[in-house]
Amino acid sequence: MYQHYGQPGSESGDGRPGHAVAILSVQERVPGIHIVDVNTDYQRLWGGSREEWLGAFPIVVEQEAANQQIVAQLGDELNASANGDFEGISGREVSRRHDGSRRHIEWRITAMGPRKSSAMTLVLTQRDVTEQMEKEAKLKRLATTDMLTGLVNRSHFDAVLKSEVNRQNRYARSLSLIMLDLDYFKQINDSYGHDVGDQVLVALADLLKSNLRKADCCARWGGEEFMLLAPETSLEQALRLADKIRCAIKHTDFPIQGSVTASFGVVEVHSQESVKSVMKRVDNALYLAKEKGRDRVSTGGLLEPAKQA
Ligand SMILES: Nc1nc2c(ncn2[C@@H]2O[C@H](COP(=O)(O)OP(=O)(O)OP(=O)(O)O)[C@@H](O)[C@H]2O)c(=O)[nH]1
Repeated sequence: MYQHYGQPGSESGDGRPGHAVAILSVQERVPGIHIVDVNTDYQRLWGGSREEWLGAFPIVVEQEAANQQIVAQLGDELNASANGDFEGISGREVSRRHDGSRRHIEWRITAMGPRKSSAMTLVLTQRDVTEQMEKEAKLKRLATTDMLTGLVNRSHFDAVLKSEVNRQNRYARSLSLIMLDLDYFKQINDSYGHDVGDQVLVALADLLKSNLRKADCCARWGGEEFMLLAPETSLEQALRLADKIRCAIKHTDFPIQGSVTASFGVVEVHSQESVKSVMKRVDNALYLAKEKGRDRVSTGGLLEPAKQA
């Protein structure tokens, strides 16, 4: 059992994220591995004093089973490199702090000097990379999100669509695509100003989010155009979803007088169909909905939905 006295994520004296370091000794066999020295960051990370750690089994990661696995992996690597060409092992693990928060710890075990007969000295270094990972995740979020609405942006949607169409082609699952465009949005901008137009787009995005399943992907395609990609959804189900959203838009109080309406194109991806073809069909379907008078759902084909309220 490991005890947690301290907190991972400590900092060295100069304020930089600290490197926890433990010097390990291996005699004959890896299960007998033990600590011969630790720095203060190791003590801060895992608790306990230097004296308590001397001679103890090292902690590489918090989970005891995972720790044992790493030690077993270390044994295998050392056996495989008996001629002294051990290059080290490394990994990144999530550890839970005693306050419940999770930290990402990057660790590495390398050799310190050559192997002397069967004895060997190793260096274990550990670094808290949580902030770095959070920054990376934030940058990724920024790169894939539409700033105004918080929905997925066009370039990310392209990637999702491509991967879902490939999946559909491989596994022949239902996959439907809905494209919607606000009607006469230019008039809203012209009558109430661009800021109010923006507020309408934000409110619409919230409405879309609240009408979708977790697996669905909703994107702002550009301007006042939006895309919904619905996996495991047939054409019939997608038509029902589109009409539900159409009605919800019509009956929502946007920050303008009178109601806002939208037109919808809906298609189900055909077996072995290309992304280009799907996009063309959904665009045509939306065009048809506009042509037929707006505030309606169209499949772009002969099988148009029944009367829309
Ligand atoms: N407020 C705001 N307006 C935008 C944004 N992006 C595009 N627009 C405006 O959306 C309007 C789209 O106008 P049109 O393409 O003529 O379409 P529409 O007026 O909605 O007419 P139909 O689509 O034919 O029903 C233009 O006035 C654009 O300036 C945005 O981010 N914010």
